[in-house]
Formats: sequence, structure tokens, C-alpha cells
Amino acid sequence: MRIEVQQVVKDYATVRAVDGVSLTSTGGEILALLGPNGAGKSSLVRMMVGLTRPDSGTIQYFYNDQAAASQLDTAAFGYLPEDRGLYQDRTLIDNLRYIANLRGMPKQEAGQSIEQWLARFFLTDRAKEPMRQLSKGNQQKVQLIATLLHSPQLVVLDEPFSGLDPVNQEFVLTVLEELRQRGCTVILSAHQMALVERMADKLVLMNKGQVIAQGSLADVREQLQQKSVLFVEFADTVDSEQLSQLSGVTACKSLSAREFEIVCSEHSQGAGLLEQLQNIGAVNQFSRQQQNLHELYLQAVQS
Ligand SMILES: Nc1ncnc2c1ncn2[C@@H]1O[C@H](COP(=O)(O)OP(=O)(O)OP(=O)(O)O)[C@@H](O)[C@H]1O
Repeated sequence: MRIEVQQVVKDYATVRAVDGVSLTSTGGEILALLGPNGAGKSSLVRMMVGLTRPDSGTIQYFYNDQAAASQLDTAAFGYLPEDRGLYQDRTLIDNLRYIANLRGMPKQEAGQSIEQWLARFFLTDRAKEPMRQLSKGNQQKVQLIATLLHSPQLVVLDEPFSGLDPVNQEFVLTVLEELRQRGCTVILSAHQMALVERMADKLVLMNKGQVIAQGSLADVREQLQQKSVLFVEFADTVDSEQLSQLSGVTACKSLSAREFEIVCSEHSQGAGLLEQLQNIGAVNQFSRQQQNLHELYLQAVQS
């Protein structure tokens, strides 16, 4: 299925939490919402799953190329909320049976699905323990099972990696990959850049309620790149002061007497700068350092 969000705005009493956001996500795709605390990710997610309504703008759902629907069919989506809400005094299996019942699953189908997911998440032998006895990470895994047990077409996960150790983060990544291969539409919010960079087909970077960049990793890189970090190695010793004074250069760090990291504005890099460097001394090496998503993200939200 496909979800289309058009110019959505959400105001709370004193704050515009979501400010004119548009995005599209389709089946077989993982879309990751990224942004600092308070960027508006959860507010957007809550509107996408129909828990709250936009003040303006539209959210439409398309099932198998049929006409647009403005209501999300509850059987079609699974939602992992930011505030996890399973009953702590009930056993893990009771919690899952309860959720399956809420989702309208027939008893037998629910039983089979619960059994399969518990085995998949290595929790079969914990099934009769009360939730409160489980570690934070295992509780998170049960929450994920509760989100996925009815095989939803649209899966919306608010911070699915929170509380998980690196091994379990990898495990959840594998599960998300399987959902993608099954053709599910997967939308998640996250703070774990390195993980998101590896698996998301589409990134939506938010700050202060607005989208500041979106698209593939390459698209987002291009949209966020405000400055270039260049590496230069001279044949002989050079005074870093001279480099700092070149036009377009905003910072210069000495790595050795001949090697420097130069920061310059995005448009000033390239041939012009190389020429200036060659006027200072013979250049052995001149290359651009690739910034990772985390660096670009920090640069964008702090500027
Ligand atoms: N129910 C609410 N009532 C009033 N203000 C709210 C409500 N929910 C969110 N906000 C405000 O809206 C803004 C966006 O919050 P939101 O929780 O959507 O951000 P977020 O990107 O999910 O943050 P985090 O990464 O911390 O979960 C914040 O300023 C927040 O304080």
C-alpha cells in the first residue's frame, strides 16, 4: 500500500509540532524519519496512523492501486507507539492474545502467529512470565511482536531500536528487511543514524516541524552538504596560516607539517581552490572527505 502525506500541519497549544510536511511511502520500502528531540516525528507518526488529525493538509492511503482512502483500515496497519503500553502484571502471552483479539484475529490464527513470532524473537520459554520480569530490551521485542502479529501491510514504528543492545538492533534490522521483502510499507522514526543509513530506502530529516531534506541517502547528502571537508598533502612543509587565509576556506586543521584538513563552503571547492593551493606549494594529494549522515545531520540541525 501507499501513504501520501501532503502539506500536513499540526498545532498544539503553544507550538507548531508539524509544519507543512509532505512525503510518500510505498510498499517494499523503508522510510526513516530522523530529527532531534521535539522535531515533530511522533506527532507526524500519530497522524499517519489516525490517532490524531492534521489541522490542515491531507493524509491518504492507497490499497492495491485502488482509489485513495482518507481513513486507515485498522487491520492494515501495525503501530509501535513511543509510549509502550503493555500490561506489566500480565504474562507475555496474555498480552499478545489480548492485542490479537483487539486486532480481530481469529483465535487459532492468533495462537499460531504468536507462537511463530515468539520463536522468531527467541522468547518462547519466557511466554508465561509477567511482562515486568522481562528486561527492557525483551519488553521492546514483545512490543514489536504486538505490532506485527496480524501481518499488517503498513508498519509504523516510533523508535523501534530504543532500549535494544547492538545484537538486538541487528536482529530488528533483519526483521525490517524481511518486512520490506514481503512488500510491506515500513515507516519508522529513529535516532540511530548508522543503522538508518544502512537500511532505509528513503530518509526524511525533520527539524522544528519541517522537512529539511528528504530522498535517498545520496539525495539527502546533496541537500545537506553546506560545506566540504578536503584533504591536502603538500610535497614540502607549509604554514597552516597561509591556508586559512585562502578565499572560501573557513577552517584549516594541521594533520602534520605537510598534511591538512581544509573546510570550505560547498561552492568554493574544486579547481579554483586547487589552483590557490598549488600557488602555496607543490600538491601531492588533494581529495574530498566524505561526511557521514551523522555529521551532515549535526551540521544541519545545529546551524
Ligand atoms: N500532546 C502534546 N501536547 C502539546 N505539545 C506536544 C504534544 N505532543 C508533542 N508536543 C510538542 O510538539 C513538538 C514535537 O514533539 P514530537 O514528540 O512530535 O517530537 P519528536 O521528534 O517525536 O521528538 P522525540 O525524538 O523526543 O520523540 C514538541 O515541541 C513537543 O513538546
